[in-house]
Amino acid sequence: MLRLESLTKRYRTGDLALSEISLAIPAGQVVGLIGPSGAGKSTLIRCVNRLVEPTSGRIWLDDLELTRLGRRGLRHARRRMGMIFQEYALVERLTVMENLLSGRLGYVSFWSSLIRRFPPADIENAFRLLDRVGLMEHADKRADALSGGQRQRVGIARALAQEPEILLVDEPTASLDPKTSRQIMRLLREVCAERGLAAIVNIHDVLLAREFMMRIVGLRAGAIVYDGGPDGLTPAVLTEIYGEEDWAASSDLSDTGPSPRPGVPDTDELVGAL
Ligand SMILES: Nc1ncnc2c1ncn2[C@@H]1O[C@H](COP(=O)(O)OP(=O)(O)OP(=O)(O)O)[C@@H](O)[C@H]1O
Repeated sequence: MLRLESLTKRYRTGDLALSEISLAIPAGQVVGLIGPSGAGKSTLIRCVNRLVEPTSGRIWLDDLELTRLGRRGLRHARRRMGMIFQEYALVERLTVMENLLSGRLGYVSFWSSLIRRFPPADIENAFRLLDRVGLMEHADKRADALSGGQRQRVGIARALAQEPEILLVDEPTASLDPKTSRQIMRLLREVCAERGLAAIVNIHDVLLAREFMMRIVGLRAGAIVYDGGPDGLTPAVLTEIYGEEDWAASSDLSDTGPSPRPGVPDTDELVGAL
């Protein structure tokens, strides 16, 4: 269980990015974080693993208070939180396998990491993960030879190699085409279900959020203005989150429930294409 209590972040510039956010995310729950640009989504995700230092408030991962940890404690705690970024954050000149194993760096000794010597169990597990994300035949390819979708799969596998309890996912599909975006969202949801992992996913695309997330948290100007199921994202709620817009013009969002979209390949077709 991840718990935020009155989390507030004011940057040195004076911007109030988050204001008194309280939120509890139980194990296994995949939460989509939506909201307009500047609403505080990235800041919230980065406060959880303290890439951004909160100004006030408390964050708990089970019974560990993350906001009280010193450097060493934080380093240990970060193993429990897998981070997946929009820009993949891969090391370009390293292979897929090497990038994936870098997810284990928090576990091996400094000297082992320097010479990149990993225990056989880590390597076995890395191959299993590569297989799971559909990249087995790309293990020895350099990261810079991969497509955007493949790079994001490496990002996901690397986060999983950490054996985290929660995934912090920042705009995972921002640089991907619609079909690849759906494949990545589906993969994320599936791996979370398989491992009982919770996730917070910062996502711009409301249709993707509605289709693949279990719960939606809508942020506006650093405050939560919606917290509920994806089916509750009515035009009125979207207006509350994003401001006035002709939501009815987007037929999918004018419905109150999810509906299959014409022209979008079905699950089997997409899985077959992986
Ligand atoms: N490093 C920073 N220094 C100062 N202000 C910042 C910093 N990062 C973010 N902000 C400000 O904090 C607010 C929230 O930004 P944040 O990036 O968290 O929003 P977001 O919802 O993720 O936006 P986007 O969807 O555009 O990425 C904005 O007003 C932004 O200008």
